[in-house]
Amino acid sequence: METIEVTALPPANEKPTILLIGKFDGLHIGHQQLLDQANAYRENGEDVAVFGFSDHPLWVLKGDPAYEKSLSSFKDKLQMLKRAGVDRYYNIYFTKEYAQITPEQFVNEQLTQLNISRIIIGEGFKFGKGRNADAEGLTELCKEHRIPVTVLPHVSFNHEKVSSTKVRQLVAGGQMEAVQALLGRPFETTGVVEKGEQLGRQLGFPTLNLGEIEEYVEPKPGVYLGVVEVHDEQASAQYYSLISAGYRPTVNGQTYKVEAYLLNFSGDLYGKKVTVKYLRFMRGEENFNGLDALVEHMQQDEQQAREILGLAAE
Ligand SMILES: Cc1cc2nc3c(=O)[nH]c(=O)nc-3n(C[C@H](O)[C@H](O)[C@H](O)COP(=O)(O)O)c2cc1C
Ligand SMILES: Nc1ncnc2c1ncn2[C@@H]1O[C@H](COP(=O)(O)OP(=O)(O)OP(=O)(O)O)[C@@H](O)[C@H]1O
Repeated sequence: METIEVTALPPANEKPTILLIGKFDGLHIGHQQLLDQANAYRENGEDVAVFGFSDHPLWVLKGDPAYEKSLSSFKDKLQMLKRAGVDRYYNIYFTKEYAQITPEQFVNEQLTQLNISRIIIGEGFKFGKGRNADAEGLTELCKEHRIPVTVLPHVSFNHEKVSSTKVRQLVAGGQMEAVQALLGRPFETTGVVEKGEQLGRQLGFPTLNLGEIEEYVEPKPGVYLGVVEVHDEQASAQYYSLISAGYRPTVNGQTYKVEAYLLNFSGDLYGKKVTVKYLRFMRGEENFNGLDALVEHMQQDEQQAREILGLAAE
């Protein structure tokens, strides 16, 4: 998949292209349906391309912190789009200036550069300065350029439109089963293992500390049942894990951290690339009175996890 950085106008393109437009954070089941449709429309070797925005428009324009963090890192998004068959990704630097583009300019100046054979959007799609134009407006403007626009009905779940905003709220609330239903896979964060305080080892619960995850939404502080995938050039391995996400009040932690205790594993993981996948919220973070109480509770967490997973007790 080719990635094209766009600050003003996208470069002219020759190959007939089926275009999708949006942020595509998390590539939820609604986005996946759109991508399936785009692939189904390929008849004469057209490319499928995504016109995507870098930072979330509502973070850039309104500074709304709910939109600062993402479900997927930029790298994750590119990897998922590539797997879904996308040929080209236009990375639009969404700035305050870009937001001033009118719907007419968006279609007549930006989109006409791309030799588009079809545009596919979800109903409720809004674009242009002030998000003033909708799917109907886009269809009208594209008519002049003989570009057909397919508007797909929302994919809904439990009578509600599936959206990245909804999934981000669920992650922040720790509702990981619901998140999994809407993403079609668990919520996951990929980072690099960093050195921690090394206290975990002394407590009998060595944990890996996950660094370089600043782009991601922070799950509700607490203990989760999950999976850690340790990446390796030859073969990746996955381990059931207990994930501790939060501020660690018992040891006077100051900042939000993600750590994971891998079940049935011992070894050194410093510097490795790992993916932490969240399956289920088990309990909130507690401020224990001393390390003995913390360790006792960690033992209970492990026992509970082993029972849920059908793993032999240690
Ligand atoms: C299963 C599990 C449960 C945990 N629960 C809590 C908790 O309730 N409260 C807390 O302050 N820290 C909790 N922690 C975090 C520990 O305080 C932390 O792992 C320990 O201080 C070691 O940190 P280090 O890896 O930086 O050395 C938990 C960690 C694990 C693995
Ligand atoms: N549930 C859905 N069903 C079908 N299409 C959808 C759905 N959600 C979004 N889309 C479409 O996917 C494209 C990209 O959407 P985008 O990621 O910008 O929206 P979103 O998922 O609603 O995110 P946000 O909640 O951040 O607004 C748009 O064409 C949009 O209409």
